[in-house]
Amino acid sequence: MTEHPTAPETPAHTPLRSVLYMPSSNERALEKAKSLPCDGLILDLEDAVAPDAKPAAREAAAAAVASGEYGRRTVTIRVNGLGTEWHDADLAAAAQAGPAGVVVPKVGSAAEVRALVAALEKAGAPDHTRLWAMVETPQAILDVREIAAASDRLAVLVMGTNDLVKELYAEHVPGRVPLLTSLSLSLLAARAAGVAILDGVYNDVKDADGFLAECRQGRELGFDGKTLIHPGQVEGANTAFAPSPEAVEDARGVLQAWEDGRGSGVVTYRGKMVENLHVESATRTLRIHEAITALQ
Ligand SMILES: CC(C)(COP(=O)(O)OP(=O)(O)OC[C@H]1O[C@@H](n2cnc3c(N)ncnc32)[C@H](O)[C@@H]1OP(=O)(O)O)[C@@H](O)C(=O)NCCC(=O)NCCSC(=O)C[C@H](O)C(=O)O
Ligand SMILES: [Mg+2]
Repeated sequence: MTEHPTAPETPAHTPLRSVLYMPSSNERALEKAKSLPCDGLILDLEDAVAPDAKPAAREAAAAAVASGEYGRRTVTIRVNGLGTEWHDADLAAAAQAGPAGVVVPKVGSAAEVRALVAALEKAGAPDHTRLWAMVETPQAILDVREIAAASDRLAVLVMGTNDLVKELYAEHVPGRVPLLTSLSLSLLAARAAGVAILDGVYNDVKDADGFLAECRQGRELGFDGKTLIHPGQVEGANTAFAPSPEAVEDARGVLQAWEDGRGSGVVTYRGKMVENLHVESATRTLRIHEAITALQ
């Protein structure tokens, strides 16, 4: 295969098209997840777990990570937020379990990111355990540029659209106009800092059409993938956040046209102008496609 010209690094080298939350207190869900074709899992200790169930859920999440039974899936643990009575014990247990990521809800500032990274390191988190910061408050949106760039250990921003809608006194509506400013600012911050970014969840697990429309919107905006709440959402997200067969064919065509016109600053492919920046985009598309193909 042709050596690809320089391309911007893909923030997430590992596909994160479909990242499924599950309550760590739900044994059936933890079991079921071993056979689901999702790219990632968030073993939740926060909103989906009742206060009484939190200590047992913490143990179950750590045991799930240690089991190594989730194959190629990127496994993370969502701890309770800073300032809650569960946070320190959750963070210590997660750091010791060593998942791919520790997801922290309601991160509010760059200083909090640095404190979380210091706490993970103090608790003995291995190098591969990265911080995933949830962006879900007005304060976080206003500071998202600094949050995204606060630490090399921060690998992913995760939109918390339920909390955002609540905090903004907004409403969940098709097209998500009330959230577009927050989504776009967070995307800008993620791309400027070179970290991955995941879209928020779609609450109506029975509304397949609405879910698919929101996946398409997330992809068009630039998100790397979507967080999910139900197994029935995995396939739609996998398709929406993967390059389509047409996009892969076009990317190959663009690279071929560029090679055929070697030395020209500009060529055309199927009647459209191709410059170096289009070659970089095509190269990125093929990298993502190859990474997804390698999962199968
Ligand atoms: C939404 C649900 C409560 C629905 O549950 P249920 O009615 O049990 O669904 P089904 O009967 O259709 O389930 C069929 C089988 O699939 C398994 N299942 C269900 N959900 C999951 C899951 N998330 N992961 C893995 N497996 C799952 C069931 O166990 C059934 O299995 P089986 O019987 O063996 O066939 C439920 O889907 C659910 O709890 N979802 C996750 C909720 C959650 O984690 N919420 C917190 C994260 S969302 C959030 O907080 C976002 C953010 O912070 C924000 O602010 O936006
Ligand atoms: Mg939330």
